[in-house]
Amino acid sequence: MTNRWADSVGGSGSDNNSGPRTGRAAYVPPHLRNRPPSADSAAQPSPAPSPANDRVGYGGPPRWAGGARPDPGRGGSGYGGRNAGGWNSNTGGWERGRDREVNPFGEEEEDAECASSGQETTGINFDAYEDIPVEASGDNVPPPVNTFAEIDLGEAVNANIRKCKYVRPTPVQRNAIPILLAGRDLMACAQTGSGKTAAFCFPIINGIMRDNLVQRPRAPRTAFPLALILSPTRELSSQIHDEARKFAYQTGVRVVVAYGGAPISQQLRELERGVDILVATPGRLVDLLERARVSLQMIKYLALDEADRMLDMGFEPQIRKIVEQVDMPPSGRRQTMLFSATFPKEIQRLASDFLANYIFLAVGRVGSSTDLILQRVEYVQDADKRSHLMDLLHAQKQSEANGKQSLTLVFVETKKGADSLEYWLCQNGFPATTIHGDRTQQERELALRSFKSGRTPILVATDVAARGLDIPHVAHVVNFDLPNDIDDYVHRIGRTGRAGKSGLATAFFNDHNISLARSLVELMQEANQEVPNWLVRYASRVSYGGGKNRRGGGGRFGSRDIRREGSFNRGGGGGDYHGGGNSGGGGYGGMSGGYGGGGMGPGAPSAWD
Ligand SMILES: Nc1ncnc2c1ncn2[C@@H]1O[C@H](COP(=O)(O)OP(=O)(O)OP(=O)(O)O)[C@@H](O)[C@H]1O
Repeated sequence: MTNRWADSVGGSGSDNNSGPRTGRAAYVPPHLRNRPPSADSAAQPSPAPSPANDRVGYGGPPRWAGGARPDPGRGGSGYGGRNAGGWNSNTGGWERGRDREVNPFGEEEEDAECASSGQETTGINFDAYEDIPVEASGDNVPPPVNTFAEIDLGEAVNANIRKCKYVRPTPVQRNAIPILLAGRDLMACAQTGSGKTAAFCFPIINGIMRDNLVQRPRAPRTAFPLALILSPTRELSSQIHDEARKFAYQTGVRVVVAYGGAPISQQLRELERGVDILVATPGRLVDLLERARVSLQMIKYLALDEADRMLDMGFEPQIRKIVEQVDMPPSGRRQTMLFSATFPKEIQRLASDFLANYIFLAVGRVGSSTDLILQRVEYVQDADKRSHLMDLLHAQKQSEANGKQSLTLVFVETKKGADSLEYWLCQNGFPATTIHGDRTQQERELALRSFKSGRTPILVATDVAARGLDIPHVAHVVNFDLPNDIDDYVHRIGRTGRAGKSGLATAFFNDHNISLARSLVELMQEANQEVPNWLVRYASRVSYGGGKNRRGGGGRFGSRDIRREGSFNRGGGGGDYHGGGNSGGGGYGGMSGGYGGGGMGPGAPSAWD
C-alpha cells in the first residue's frame, strides 16, 4: 500500500520503450496520421527490478551492454514509421505503425482509479493560481482561454489531455497556448511547476498535425525533424520526451530524444526510424549535426526550455551554433518559443536575437518563487551542517510515522561533497543516492529511478537536478549549500511545491552566503514568507552587485518585458498588455527595478551537459 505510488512512479516513463518491435512500417506524414485512436494493443513492459540503493547496483547486470538496452522511455513510440522525418511519404503502414505504438501512459492508466480515490490529487490545485498576475506585451496579443475545449487541439490530443487528467489549463497554458497556436514567437516566464512543458508541447504537436504534407529532402541517413526542443540536462530532455510522447500518443507525431552520456548508436537508430519532434541537449545535437545525421532545415518550431540557462555563458555558443550557424531557418521563418521561471534582463536581451516580433508573457512575477513552498532559512555553520540535516531528517521521519514516506532533495555545491554526504547519510541509516556530473549517465538514471520509487528517499544533488525535473512526492528541498545565484535558488526549491501541491524548502545560511542575503530576503517577502530578523540584518549590511547575484543593481524583480524600458530597441515594440489573474481583470503591478549588476554565472558548469 505505502509503496503503491512509488511503484507506479518508478515504472512510469522508465521502461516503457522495451515493447516488441516487429519490422518497419512505411513513413506516413503527420497530417495523415491523426485518426481516431484504436484499442491499445501494445503489451506493457514490467518495470525492471532495481536494487535498494544504486551504489549496490554497481554489481548488478550491466545495462546497455551490447545492443538494445531496456531504455527508460526513450526513442520508442514504436511507431515504426521508417524515414519519418526523412523522405519517403508512402502511407501504407499507418495502421500497422500506430497499432505498435507503445502506450506511454503505461501503468498510470491502470492506476487511475487508485490515484483519484486516494489522497493524491492528480491535478493542479487551481485555487492556488486564481489571483496570479499576468502580463503579456507585444503586438496584437491573442486573448487567453479558460478551458481546453476552447482550443482546437484535435481529438487525439484531447484524449491524451484527459489521460493526463488535466481538467483545466494552468494559467501559463491558458495564455501561452493561444499565442503559440496563432503562430507567434513567445518569451514566457512562469513559476516552477506550473505546467510550462505542456504549454509548448501542445501547440507544437498541433502544428505538426495541421501542417499539410511536408515534403522532406531525400537523404537516406539524415533525419529532418520539424520541431526541436532544447533543454540543458539529459534528465530534463528525457523527461520532456516522456511527456511529449504522452501528449502525442496516437497522433502519429513521432518524438525522439538525443542526449550525451548514452550510446549514440541507439539514438541514431531511433532517428533513422523517423522523427517529427526532436528533444535534445545541445552537446549531443551538435554532434549529430556534425555527423550530418540530423538536419535542421525543416525546423518550423523551436522551443528552448529553461531558456535563460540555455542562453547564459555556459551554453550560449552552442545554442548560437545550432540556431544561427547551421541550416535552421531564420527567425521569422520558424516559430520560436522560450520558456523559464526566471528571465534576467541580460538574457532577455540575448534571447531577442532568436525571436521575431515576439510576445512577452509573465505569469506571476518573473523570477519569483511560488508561495506554495514554505521557505525556511536557518543559520548553520559549515561544521554543523551534517548534524543539522540529521535533525531535520529525524523530525521528518517522526512526522511521517503514520503517513506515506516522502522524498527529500538535498542540494550541495560540489560533486565530491555530494558523494561524501551520500556516504555519510547511508552510514547513518538514511538510504540516499546522488546525482552529479561525475557519475555516468547510467548511474544518474539509476539514481533518479531509485529516488523516484522511494527506495532511496534522499537524493543528494548538484545543480544538475535544479532545473525542470518533475518528481512527484518531493516534500522537502534542503539547500545544504546555498547557490550563489538567487535564480538557481528559485529553480532548486521549485522541485517541490509543484502543480498546486505544497512543499517545504530549508536553507542553511552562513557567512559564506552573505552576497545572497538581500535577494533572498526580497524573494521570501515576495512569496509572503516569514523572514528571520537576523537575515534581514544581514541583508541590510550588504549592497547589491556582489558575487553572481543577478538581481543586483536596483530593486526587486526586474522582470518585465525589457522592450518596455526605453533603452531597448530590438525585436519590436511592447504594446498590448492584459493583466489580472483568472478573473481576467486587474493589473499587474509591483514589478519594479531590474537586474543590474552581477555576471551571468554559469553556476556549476561541470554539472551540465
Ligand atoms: N493543466 C494541468 N492540469 C493538471 N496538472 C498539470 C497541468 N499541466 C501540467 N500539469 C502537471 O504539473 C506538473 C508540473 O508541470 P511542468 O513540469 O511542465 O512544470 P514547469 O512549469 O515546466 O516547471 P519547471 O519550471 O520546474 O520546469 C507536471 O506533473 C504536469 O503533469
